[in-house]
Amino acid sequence: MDIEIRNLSKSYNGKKVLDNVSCRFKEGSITLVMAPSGQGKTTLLRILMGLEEADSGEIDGLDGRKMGAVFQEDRLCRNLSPVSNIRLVCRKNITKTEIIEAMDAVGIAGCASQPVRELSGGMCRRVAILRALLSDSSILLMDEPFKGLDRETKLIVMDYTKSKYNGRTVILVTHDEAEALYMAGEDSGRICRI
Ligand SMILES: Nc1ncnc2c1ncn2[C@@H]1O[C@H](COP(=O)(O)OP(=O)(O)OP(=O)(O)O)[C@@H](O)[C@H]1O
Repeated sequence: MDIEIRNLSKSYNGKKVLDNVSCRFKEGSITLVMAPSGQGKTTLLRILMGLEEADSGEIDGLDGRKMGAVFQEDRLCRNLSPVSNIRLVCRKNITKTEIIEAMDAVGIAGCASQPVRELSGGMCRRVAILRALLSDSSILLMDEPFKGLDRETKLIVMDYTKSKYNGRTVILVTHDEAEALYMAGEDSGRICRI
């Protein structure tokens, strides 16, 4: 089922952050939500997650569905290893080998057992992304997920995300035009500008 938002508006302290935003997020596809910094992208995701309430408008297609998320902050348990962090939220039957393989694919297998507090920012980013991609959610909300990764790593992680979202409905927000075009591939119809 597609997710659809219609005429969504939200203000904070009288300032309009979302102004009549409408968009359809196609089932099983990645949709890129684009806007300049500070224009309400995170607010839109927070509304979709139920962490904020819109002032007006409608949302269809979310009922009873499990969501995974990559927030702008990593939100990892700093004293646990990447493997343990991923295990906390991902599907029950995942094996350690599968997790290590996924970590290897994005270049961080070497730190699988180290506590997260000892990892670099870019390593933590990749753990947070894997945690979402290995979850069994049918919807994935990603807030600037590739921010802070160097060019080469970003390409690897973007390719990995494209190959592993496995038909989930992905809503990925970014202000980076090049990133959005790369993730959308040929199908620029999947870019929603708010
Ligand atoms: N809880 C809040 N209370 C008051 N103002 C808020 C709140 N949350 C967000 N805002 C304001 O709403 C505007 C949009 O914020 P939001 O984080 O949604 O933008 P964004 O497009 O995701 O920005 P960025 O690309 O910089 O992450 C900003 O001006 C922000 O200060």
